[in-house]
Amino acid sequence: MTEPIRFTKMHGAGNDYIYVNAMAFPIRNPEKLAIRLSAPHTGIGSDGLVLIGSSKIADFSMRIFNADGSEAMMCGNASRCIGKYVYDKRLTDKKNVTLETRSGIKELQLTTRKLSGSREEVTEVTVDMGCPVVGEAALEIEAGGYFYTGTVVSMGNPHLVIFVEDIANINLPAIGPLLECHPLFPNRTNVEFVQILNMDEVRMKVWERGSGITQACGTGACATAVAGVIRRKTGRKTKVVMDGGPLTIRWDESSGHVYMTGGAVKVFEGELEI
Ligand SMILES: N[C@H](CCC[C@H](N)C(=O)O)C(=O)O
Repeated sequence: MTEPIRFTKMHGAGNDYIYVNAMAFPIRNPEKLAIRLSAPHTGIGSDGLVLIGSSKIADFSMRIFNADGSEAMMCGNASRCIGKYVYDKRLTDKKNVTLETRSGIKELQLTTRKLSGSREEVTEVTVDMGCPVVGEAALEIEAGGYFYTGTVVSMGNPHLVIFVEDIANINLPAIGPLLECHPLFPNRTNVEFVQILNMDEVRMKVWERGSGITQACGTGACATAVAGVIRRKTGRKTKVVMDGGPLTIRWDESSGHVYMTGGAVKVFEGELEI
């Protein structure tokens, strides 16, 4: 017997996931389903699968699975999309929503616009991403015959941020997997290449652990902004421009928290049998 489940395809800055309300449609084997649905030709096509659940300690919970089925600790773009999902679908009427993740509770601040009648929809979300954990500021690393200097930052999940003179010279499909699986990172890592445009704006391309090249990465944008401050290349507020669009990241000096602001978009909904 197959059981139909409803799904929503959403993206944040082009980082696209399939969202399922696991409170209504419990998913038994999310790892396997993430691989199947993420496949571009034989599935729906996405960077992974996100389950929205209930929580004992927050308003909702999130589980995020990469396209290879591995589970991530945190996802910035998905946390904004969940803010839009739960508000637009009237699962909450709060504009301050707490979200339990595998790396702690995140606070979402929703910005809405009026639709017809009394209805509203979320256009933008700011997420309190908490405090980054900074590892080595200038790690020398060799991959594919090239030497890089990377900054190691955890935003709940691991990132290696590499500043380069010209991002157009980076062969990401070739170097991305080598750095993701480098022996220095036994748990693998997400990788960001970053070109400084000015003190407030950078261009970034990402190779995500478990999903490969994506249009954007929220935690990666936060890690980039933090690395920029540590390496004295950018200020406390940075516009991080990725292939799928920009995110605004602010690393608050007094609290040490990182705030990420950006859009969240619903693409389409559907039903599938699993
Ligand atoms: N795209 C996500 C991060 C997914 C991270 C995942 N690739 C991992 O850590 O394994 C974001 O917007 O933050």
